[in-house]
Formats: sequence, C-alpha cells, structure tokens
Amino acid sequence: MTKTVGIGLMSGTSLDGIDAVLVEIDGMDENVVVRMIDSITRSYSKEIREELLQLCDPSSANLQKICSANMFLGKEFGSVVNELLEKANLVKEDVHFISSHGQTIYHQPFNGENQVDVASTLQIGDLSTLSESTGIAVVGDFRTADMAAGGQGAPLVSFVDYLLFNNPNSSRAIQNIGGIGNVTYVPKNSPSDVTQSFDTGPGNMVIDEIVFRVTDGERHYDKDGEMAYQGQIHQDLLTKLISHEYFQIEPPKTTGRELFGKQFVDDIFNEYNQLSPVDLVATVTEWTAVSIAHSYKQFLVDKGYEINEVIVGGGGSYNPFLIERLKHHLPEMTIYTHEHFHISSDLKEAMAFAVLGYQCILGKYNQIPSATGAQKQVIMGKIAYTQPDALKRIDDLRSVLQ
Ligand SMILES: Nc1ncnc2c1ncn2[C@@H]1O[C@H](COP(=O)(O)OP(=O)(O)OP(=O)(O)O)[C@@H](O)[C@H]1O
Ligand SMILES: CC(=O)N[C@H]1[C@@H]2OC[C@@H](O2)[C@@H](O)[C@@H]1O[C@H](C)C(=O)O
Repeated sequence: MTKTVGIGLMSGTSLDGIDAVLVEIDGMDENVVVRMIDSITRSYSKEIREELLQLCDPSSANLQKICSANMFLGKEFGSVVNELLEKANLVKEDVHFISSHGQTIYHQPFNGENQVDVASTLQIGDLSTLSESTGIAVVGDFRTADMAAGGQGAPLVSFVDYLLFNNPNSSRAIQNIGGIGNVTYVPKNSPSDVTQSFDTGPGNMVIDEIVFRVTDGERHYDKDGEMAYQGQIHQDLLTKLISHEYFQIEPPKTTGRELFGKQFVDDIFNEYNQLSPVDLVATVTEWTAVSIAHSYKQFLVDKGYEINEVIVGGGGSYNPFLIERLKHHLPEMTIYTHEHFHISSDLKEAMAFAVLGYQCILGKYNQIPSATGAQKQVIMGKIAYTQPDALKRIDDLRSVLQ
C-alpha cells in the first residue's frame, strides 16, 4: 500500500441510515488532502429506526436494549464496510483504518443536578465488534475527549470545515442541515483558532417527525419539500417556535433530540391540532431557515463577523423549499451547496470523520477549542483492533508518515 486508504462512517441524528466513504488521504494538519474513491449508503429499516429512536428518549430507553444495540450496530457498521469493500473491489489488506462516528443516543452538554450527573455524550456501535467483523483497525468515540477538555463534544466537523474551506478572500459559514443544524464560521485569511462553531438548532429533525406522524409512518421526510410547498406558514406557531430558549443561549452550544425530539413534537400537535399537515410542515421548515438566519445575525454579524458565503451541506440541502427560504432570509450572502466545491453534501460528514480518525492515528490534534468551547486542544478518538495484522497496518502508516 503506498497511499493512505481509510473508510469514514457516519450515522447521524436523523437516524436515516449509515453513510460509508472510502477515501485516499495525503498530508496532514493544514496540508491534508482527502479524495473520495467510492461510497455507499445503507438506510435503516423502519424497524431499526424505531428501535433506535426509542433508545434516544429516556422515557422509552431500556438498559438491556442499549447494551444489545451497541453490539448490533458494531456488526451492522461492519457489514456496511464489507459491502463497500466488495463494491470497490478491495480487500481488508488494502485499507489502513476505519473511522466511525457511531450513533448518538444521548448528548448532555451541561452538568445536571447531582455530582454523578455530569456533562456527557454516548455514541454506540461497538468499536471492537466493528474491527473484528472487518479485520481493520477502527477509530471511534471522538466526542468524549473534547468533553474531557471542557468542550461541548460538538460540532466536531468544524476542524475539517476549517481545512477544506479556509479562504483568503471570503468569510464563510459552513452550514450543515442534518437532523440538527450546525455552522462553522471560517473568517477569511484567519488561523484556525478564530474558527467558531455551534448548533443553530433543529435541521430536519422536527420536519421528519411531523411528516412521519401525519403520513401514519408512510414517509419519514418531506422529499424535495413537496408538502411544504403546498402549505402556508402559520405566523403564530412560527413566532412560538422562534421564541424557544435555545436560541437565546450564547455559543458555543450544542443540542439534539433531547430538546427537539418526540416530546417537542407532541407539544406542537397538542397546541396546534387544527393546522393542516402541509401547513405544519411548511411552518417547521420555515422555522429551520429562520433559526439559521437569526443565529447568524445574533451571534456573528451583529458581533462584527462578516459572512460573504454560506455553504450548505447535509440532507437538508436537497430540500428546495428550505434552501429558497434560507436565501430569502439571507439576501446579502451567496448561498452554495457543497456540490459547488465538488464535495457531496450527503457524504461530507463521513469524509470528515475519516480525516478526524486519520489525525488520531498519527497522534495529531483533530479538534479546534474555539469551536467546541474546550479549554485546550486534544486528540479525539479511541483505537480498537482485534487482530495483529490490523494493528500492523496502522503501525505501517505511522512509520511512513510520522
Ligand atoms: N430530497 C430531499 N428532500 C428533502 N429532505 C431531504 C432530502 N434528502 C434528505 N433530506 C433530509 O435530510 C435528512 C438526512 O440528513 P443527513 O443525512 O445530513 O442527517 P444526519 O447526518 O443524520 O444528521 P446530523 O448531521 O444531525 O447528525 C433526512 O432525514 C431528510 O429530512
Ligand atoms: C452529539 C451529536 O451527535 N451531535 C451532532 C448533531 O448532528 C449535527 C449537530 O448535532 C452536530 O453538533 C453533531 O454532529 C456533527 C457531525 C459534528 O459534530 O460536527
């Protein structure tokens, strides 16, 4: 093997499925270059999605099921990797490492009430199981290291956003619209320690849950914004949604299903049960666009941080209604999707995790404290292998590159 070959795995908060990308990587730190060779996406079946959704909610989660799902997902991730290798005509000996985000089932960025209830995060999908089922060394469980250094454990892709989008002439907001929305602000011509990052609020999470309920489980997202286009935005509901306390919190900040999950949608249905399904979908989609635009204004532009370009990624970038509304609310900025930069909006996070895992193996920092609120730089990730040849391939990589 002459080039470094890695696999990035992402299973995000939308719980739509597993993205796997095969990449070639050269250089490191600010000189890292990543090129996608192949990819696959495996959607979670309706049953698996429902099971995982239950584990994300403390009122329905069950300890035995969390324990089992951790091993189940390790195997499932392994089977996705093996399918990708087959598709690309490669064998395990051709790959140095896998880097896996894991499935977040709970994320608590702040300490709770008693001394045990500390800030914490849990991504499942056992690393040893994944390594054993593929024969390849695995890096995973990134978020805890950032939290151990006082960070919020997210957003982590900010490190890679900085490397990919830092530009001498343009200040950029790199906006992910997955289950949750998050932004990385990369001011023009700046070192990485001025990069800021935070979760802007809901991405598709609330839209998806509403679509699932109003279609009796037939659909789990608003494909191409079809429902939203047929609806009217309901001002009263929109005003209520925008007044959510999350939007007043100063960055760095992160959120998730704990705030914008089933309970949140229950409350909307209880109070606005007279609204038509399409009006509900139009209104929560508008809310996602408004929450992004307001966050930029409140936490960046009003503080003197100019934004010239917005580069949107994640599944929400395929919702034309959402993108139209974002353009409407941000008329002074040029809005692109990642495709404009020859990067797949869908697969960018999986690619980003491949880079984070690569840096970890090389003993290089892979996090930006100003983006997560950590007190210092750390190397995020844990490495697992179950066979000597898997270890040998990461040792070879280190001896060539370090
Ligand atoms: N054609 C489309 N039209 C509308 N929405 C779409 C389309 N394709 C994808 N989406 C939305 O994108 C979501 C998936 O986005 P993505 O895969 O970026 O999320 P994720 O990685 O799970 O989340 P996160 O980044 O929060 O961890 C789907 O659940 C759906 O709501
Ligand atoms: C705890 C957790 O899984 N957070 C996710 C989630 O999904 C989007 C947003 O909230 C972001 O903060 C983060 O993921 C991306 C990959 C990140 O860390 O950059």
